Amino acid sequence: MAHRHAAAHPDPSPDRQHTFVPATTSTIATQINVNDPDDKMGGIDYLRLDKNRDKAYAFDLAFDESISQQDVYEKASATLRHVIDGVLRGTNACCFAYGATGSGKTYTMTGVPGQPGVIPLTVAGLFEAIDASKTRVVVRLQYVEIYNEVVKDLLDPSDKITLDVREDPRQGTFVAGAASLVVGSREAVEDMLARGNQFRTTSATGCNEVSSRSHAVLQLRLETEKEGGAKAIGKLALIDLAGSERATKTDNRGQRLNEGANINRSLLALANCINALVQGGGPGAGRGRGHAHVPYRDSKLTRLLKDSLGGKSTTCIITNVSPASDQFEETINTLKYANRAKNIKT
Ligand SMILES: Nc1ncnc2c1ncn2[C@@H]1O[C@H](COP(=O)(O)OP(=O)(O)OP(=O)(O)O)[C@@H](O)[C@H]1O
Repeated sequence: MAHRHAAAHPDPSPDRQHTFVPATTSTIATQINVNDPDDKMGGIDYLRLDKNRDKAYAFDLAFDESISQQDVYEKASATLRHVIDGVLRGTNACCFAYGATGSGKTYTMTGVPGQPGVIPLTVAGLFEAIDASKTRVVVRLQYVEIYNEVVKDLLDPSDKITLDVREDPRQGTFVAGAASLVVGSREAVEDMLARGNQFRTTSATGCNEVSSRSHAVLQLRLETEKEGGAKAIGKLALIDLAGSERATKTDNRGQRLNEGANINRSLLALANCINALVQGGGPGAGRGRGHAHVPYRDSKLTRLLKDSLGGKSTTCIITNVSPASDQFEETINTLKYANRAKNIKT
């Protein structure tokens, strides 16, 4: 499992202090130091028990905001290649970016024109691996968003249709009724993503002008032909999560507030699943001592990711944090979440 602090808040205003520094810059850093900014909360700090909250967090890799998209991908390519090879051999994998609203998740995962992010770069790596394998591999793609606990097909976004997450012993978890298209090249996947992204639910919030209000899930299902005609079926889920947020920070009202509640609900469900998996939850959960029940059913997101998070699967978590001092609480919460998640063993 890899955890990365990737792209951070792009342009902290000059009066904001940086709350963290990757511990080294010349080589690949693996540690993030977070310093409690001095006068945060106007000096009213009495609620805290631990007065000195300067902390260091260790991950597989840590980057600051000056890193290029290509370098993020290349430095993490050993992990992502492991993910790709596993999927070709028939295991499941997922990769998602987690972090506060405006911290750079969409930038890191999807990218911007001319600077593709982890999703298009991983898809390119996947098709290179397929070509190199000289085996027949059929790739099927689904691209959906989960908005306010409603699943919508981004490739056929009709408001009338509410889709459901189903589980099937052969297919694993999937969105019933969503288009499942065979794709033969990275370009075909990029076309589908560009088409789907036009329909993603975004809006302006106090923290981000173009805030993703939904979780976008790209699922690629690979059928790799093995010797003797058998097939290895692996699945790769690449996800751009909506931002975790606090209503007071984002100054959200009405619909935005309701969205925020639903976003936080599924992120909480994801966090609870991760906690349970850390405690040894899994297929045998509940049957013996020490096995925690994994509450996949608590949200659409975790239901869909059930077979990519637990069991025979690899999870790559990218954690985005902002260097701005007014995001200190979010930064600490995000890093704690990632720190816990790195202990999952499935
Ligand atoms: N490393 C970076 N370099 C340059 N610009 C960046 C970087 N990271 C983020 N940005 C820019 O910062 C803004 C906010 O980033 P982004 O939309 O990716 O945040 P987010 O975490 O996905 O937010 P939300 O959860 O609200 O959707 C965007 O305009 C994005 O292009």
